[in-house]
Amino acid sequence: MAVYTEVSDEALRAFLAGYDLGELIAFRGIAEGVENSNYALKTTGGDFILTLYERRVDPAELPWFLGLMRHLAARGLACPQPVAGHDGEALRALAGRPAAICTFLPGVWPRRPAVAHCGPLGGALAALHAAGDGFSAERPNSLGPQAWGPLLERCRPNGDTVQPGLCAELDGHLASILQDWPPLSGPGALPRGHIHADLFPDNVFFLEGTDRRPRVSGLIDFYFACTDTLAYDVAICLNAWCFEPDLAFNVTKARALLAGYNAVRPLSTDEMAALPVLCRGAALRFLLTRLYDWANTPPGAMVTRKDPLEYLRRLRFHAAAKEVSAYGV
Ligand SMILES: Nc1ncnc2c1ncn2[C@@H]1O[C@H](COP(=O)(O)OP(=O)(O)O)[C@@H](O)[C@H]1O
Ligand SMILES: N[C@@H](CCOP(=O)(O)O)C(=O)O
Repeated sequence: MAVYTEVSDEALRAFLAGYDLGELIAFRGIAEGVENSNYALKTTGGDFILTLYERRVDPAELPWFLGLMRHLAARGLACPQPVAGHDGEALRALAGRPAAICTFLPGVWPRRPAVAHCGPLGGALAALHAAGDGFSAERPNSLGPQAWGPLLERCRPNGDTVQPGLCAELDGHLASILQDWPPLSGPGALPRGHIHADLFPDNVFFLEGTDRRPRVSGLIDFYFACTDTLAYDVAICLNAWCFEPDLAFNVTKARALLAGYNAVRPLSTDEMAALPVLCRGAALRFLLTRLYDWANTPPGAMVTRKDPLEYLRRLRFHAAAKEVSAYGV
């Protein structure tokens, strides 16, 4: 988890008085996630998640995230729905932070993603992309290619303490990724829409179907969502789901993920051809935020830092792959 901001019993009870959720039965901090403070709430009205927004979330953007979740849920996607208080507002303040309560989703995220998870995951990602149609407000990707150079500069003072020569290697990758990146508009531009941008295994819940195969029961954590290249979201998932714990690429998982996606929203030839560079960019993006966090996580925060070098290994794989055939297609 993360719990960066502690909430007292008294503060929570006063906060809940603004809702029609009944009496508080229990609440506890959740020790997963890295971005925001999350609490599981049980009231006489049911189970909910209370989120206090921290760090990278710009409060001015919260109405967009909550609006997108409402839109996706109304289109049938299983995702958290923001709960409004008596005054009709879902976005409120608690313990000095912006805060919201969302519906609780059943299911568990896979600690060891298997091939059997990757097909349903691909299908759920494509369903998310389709469901985003019609949500007219846009949010630029604040962690897109234009952000990687400045982020690398902020990592530079400590980067080489994580691994000697790391920053110089990243300079090289960044330059070649930016050179190959598909244009955002005009000839060669790829389809755009609302993307999740952080659909890692810990943000996808599964339940077992009657055939005993895993089914996606919900997608959570939309606080990196933005309006960007749809295939970039696929590249993020190839990074997050298709490498084994020893960081070997599992082409069978990639094939399953892409087949699941294509069954709902077929990727065009241009999107497929762009996957190698999109995968390099996605690996660099997560490497950089992890590297920054490695040196800058506040002491005492109840959070587990994530290893940046796992993403260096992925980045090297993609840089060597070059062709889309490396992804099993
Ligand atoms: N709507 C939800 N339903 C059920 N559990 C949730 C929900 N939202 C968050 N959680 C729980 O909280 C954890 C952290 O949530 P997440 O949104 O990933 O946090 P962060 O934004 O800090 O990364 C999840 O792994 C899950 O256990
Ligand atoms: N998925 C990112 C970190 C963001 O974590 P989340 O808990 O918000 O999914 C990473 O692995 O670096």
